[in-house]
Amino acid sequence: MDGSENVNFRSGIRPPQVRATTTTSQTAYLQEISDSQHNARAQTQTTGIPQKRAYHGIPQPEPKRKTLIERGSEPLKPQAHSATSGLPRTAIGVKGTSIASLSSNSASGTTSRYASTSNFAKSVGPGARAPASARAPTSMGFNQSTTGRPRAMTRPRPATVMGNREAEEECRQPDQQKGMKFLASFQQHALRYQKSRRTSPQQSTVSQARKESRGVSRLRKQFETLSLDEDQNDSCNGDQVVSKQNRQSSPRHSQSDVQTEADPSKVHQEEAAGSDPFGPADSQRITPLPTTPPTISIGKEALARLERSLCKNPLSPTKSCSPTKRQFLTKDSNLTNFVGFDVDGRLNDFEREFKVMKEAFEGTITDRKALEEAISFAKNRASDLEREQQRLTDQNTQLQTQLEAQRQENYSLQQEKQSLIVQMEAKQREHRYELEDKQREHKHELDEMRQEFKAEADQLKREHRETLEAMERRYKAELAEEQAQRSREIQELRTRLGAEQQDLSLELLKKEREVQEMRSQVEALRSDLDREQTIKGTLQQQIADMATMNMTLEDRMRGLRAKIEFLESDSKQQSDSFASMEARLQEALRVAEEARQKLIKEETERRVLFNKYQELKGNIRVMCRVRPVLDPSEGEEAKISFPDTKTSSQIDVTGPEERSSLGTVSRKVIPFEFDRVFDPSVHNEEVFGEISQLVQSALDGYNVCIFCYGQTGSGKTYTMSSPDGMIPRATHMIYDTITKLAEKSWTYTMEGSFVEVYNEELHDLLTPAKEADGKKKLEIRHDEARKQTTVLNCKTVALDSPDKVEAMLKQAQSNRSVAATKANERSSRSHSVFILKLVGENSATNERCEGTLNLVDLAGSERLKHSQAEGDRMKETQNINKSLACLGDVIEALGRGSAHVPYRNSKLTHLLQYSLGGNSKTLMFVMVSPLEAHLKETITSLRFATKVHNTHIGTAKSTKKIRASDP
Ligand SMILES: Nc1ncnc2c1ncn2[C@@H]1O[C@H](COP(=O)(O)OP(=O)(O)OP(=O)(O)O)[C@@H](O)[C@H]1O
Repeated sequence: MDGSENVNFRSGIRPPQVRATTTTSQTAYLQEISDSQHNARAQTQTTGIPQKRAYHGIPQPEPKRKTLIERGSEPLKPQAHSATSGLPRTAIGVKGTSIASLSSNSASGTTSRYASTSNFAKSVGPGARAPASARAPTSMGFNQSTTGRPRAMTRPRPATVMGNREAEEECRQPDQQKGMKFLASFQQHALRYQKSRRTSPQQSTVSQARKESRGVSRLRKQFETLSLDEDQNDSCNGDQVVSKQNRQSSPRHSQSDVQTEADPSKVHQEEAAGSDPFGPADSQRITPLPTTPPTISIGKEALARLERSLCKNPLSPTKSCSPTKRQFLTKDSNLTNFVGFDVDGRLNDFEREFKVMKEAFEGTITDRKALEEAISFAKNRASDLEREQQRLTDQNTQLQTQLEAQRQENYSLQQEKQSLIVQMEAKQREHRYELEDKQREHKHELDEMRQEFKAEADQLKREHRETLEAMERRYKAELAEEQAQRSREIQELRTRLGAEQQDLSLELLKKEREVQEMRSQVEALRSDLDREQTIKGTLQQQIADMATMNMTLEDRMRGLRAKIEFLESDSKQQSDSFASMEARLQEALRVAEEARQKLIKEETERRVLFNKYQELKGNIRVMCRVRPVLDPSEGEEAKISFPDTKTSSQIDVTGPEERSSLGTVSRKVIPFEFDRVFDPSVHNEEVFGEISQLVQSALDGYNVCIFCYGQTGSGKTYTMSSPDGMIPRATHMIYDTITKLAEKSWTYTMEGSFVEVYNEELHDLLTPAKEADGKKKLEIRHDEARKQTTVLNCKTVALDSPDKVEAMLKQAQSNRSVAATKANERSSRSHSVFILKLVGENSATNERCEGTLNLVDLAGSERLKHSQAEGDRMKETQNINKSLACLGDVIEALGRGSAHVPYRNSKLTHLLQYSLGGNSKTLMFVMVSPLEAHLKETITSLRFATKVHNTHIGTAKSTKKIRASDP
């Protein structure tokens, strides 16, 4: 807005004023009005600066106080408070006021909420009201007065949408107020609707409102001008009537205004009366306005509302209407300085603006229609929602009913459950009580029974104890008596024993004497026997003679007997029987003699036949024995089979793996055949059964050699020297045979010796090492004639009982050199030879036989590299190997029938010279280990044995000779 316009319009706009001034007294109020007017006028006259600048509280020079006349001639000034605040609705009734003046007043009132009413309205206008600052800050301002508080005492009210301006309008123009209120309400809705539709920020709204405010201010000025014109031109205008009425009632109103200002209670009454703009009070007090063109009326109202809304907007600049810019014309107005308006121009402007406003209103109406449609739609929607709500309410009611029924049912079930629980608890209680009663009873009974049992037990214990004590006393007495009796008996026995011992010793002496006597008697009897035998021969001769004579006599006797029989029949019969008995006796003697002769002859023939049978079987025989696996920890078992189950003479050994030239690995099965093969299940008894014939040969006067060959641990010692080995069995058999042969007039003497070949030296195993050291060395002597070997300086034991054989074996075993090696810590590192000489004589036939049984336990045949021997052990092994090799050489030479047999190459073969080959019978046991680890040694041993087996030694000859033919 330019400065000229500002000057023109300042007359209708009240300057802003501090609301506190409105609470002063009447005098102060008037003083303040005067100051305001004076200040406003002074500003207008001096500077012409817009009122906005004077509003900022800058100290102003004290204005010159004017008289009422001067003031009346001055243009109107803005009041310190809104004119509408204390004015009745007819307060607008300024003399000569038309719609334009009303608009002007209203416009001046809307410029600023803090602006005072015009000087005119305050001093002249009827129905002065309480200051606006005392009114309630509502949009309509109707019911704020009901608070009863003096408006002057209230603090400044914040800006509202409607502000005091509307109240002013209500006071001044009731009819317009109605329309304005309606339009204001409508505009509010429209603005809200537009706001809701707008998406621009509030800042843009504020700026728009400012623009509109400026445009409205301009319109308002033009409208004032138009109102003035209408007031002047149209005498039929309702405004004019109002003006007249206002003019008529102005004194009263003025007075009332003053009173109202002085008495706030009146203000309340008036506000109460004016709270209903359409009420009868209004219609009584205010004459209805003549009908104005609706467009103009609406435009005015809209203009006023827009102006109010814009002025009330705190963000818009303050519309400080200068009091000097616009003045109402009264009869007292000083028109000296009054400047006329360009009515036509302003009218044109107004029409132009009016058209704009009209268009705005039309748009608003369109919006209103849309809003109405939206409202109707919303109503329909609301009705639908209400129906839905009703339906839901009904459903809810049904559900509530069902819920209630369920609750009832639940409640009844709860009740039932409660009653059941109570019953159950009662039952449980009863049961518990019963149980407790029972338990008490049982406990009571149990206690009673316990006491009874305890009493019984005590009673029994007492009785038992008494019984025990009685028995103990009795037994003690009996025992003492028994002990006394026993001691007496022992004493008697001792006495008797002593006597008996004396008797026995005496009797022993006596027996010894008797033995002596018997021996002498035996000697005598022997001589007597010889003599008797001689006599017997003589007697036999005499018997024979007597027999002849007897026969003669018998013939005689027969003759005589016949006579006697004839005479005496009984004596004849006795004589016959005696004769027959005598004859039978003689016949028996003869047969017995013939049988004895035949038996001796047959025994001789048996021996001959038996030895012939032995010779046919071969003088060197080889048997193989495989020992069992003693423990699985020994290692894997070699694959050894015994295919010939009938003759038991074959053994198949699966050899080690061999790689051919083509690289294929294979294992050969090597078959061996001997005179007999014993599998691991065979015991020593069965083995001895095979060699017992050789023992018999020794008894018959042959040299027999049985030796065991094999690697260490293969079972040589077990076979030969174990408690049921060949040596004990052979001796037992010999004893049995000797006993039997005694019936055949054979008497045998047995001598045994036990030697060891160790490191090619002979050791006497029957002589302890300590004793042997001092003795001479053993030497081998051969009797070529008797084919017997004798070991000089060797102890020989007469074996006349089996016990002596066992004692000899034990002693030999303990003296035998046993050296530990890595292969077998009990390995025998020497050859042991048990030599049993048997000499038999037949007293009947005068035969004599002398045989030797050699039972040899060879040392281990394993090779040196396997024994891992060192030092002395190496020497032992070498000697062992040497002697074994010599044994093989001897056998081979015998087999070849060589003229020279290398017996002397080793002590062993030298010792066994007459037991190997020639006049001898030889049996070799090759002992085999069943372990895979010993497989190579097993095969080596079996090959050696095969070589021996294939050897044919010459026919054995017995050393039996007729004693008579001996030299
Ligand atoms: N037929 C068998 N039945 C049961 N056990 C056997 C048999 N043969 C040998 N043994 C056992 O095998 C072990 C070794 O046997 P033995 O000592 O007789 O072997 P060896 O050949 O005499 O050894 P060395 O050469 O060291 O004297 C012994 O414990 C023995 O009891």
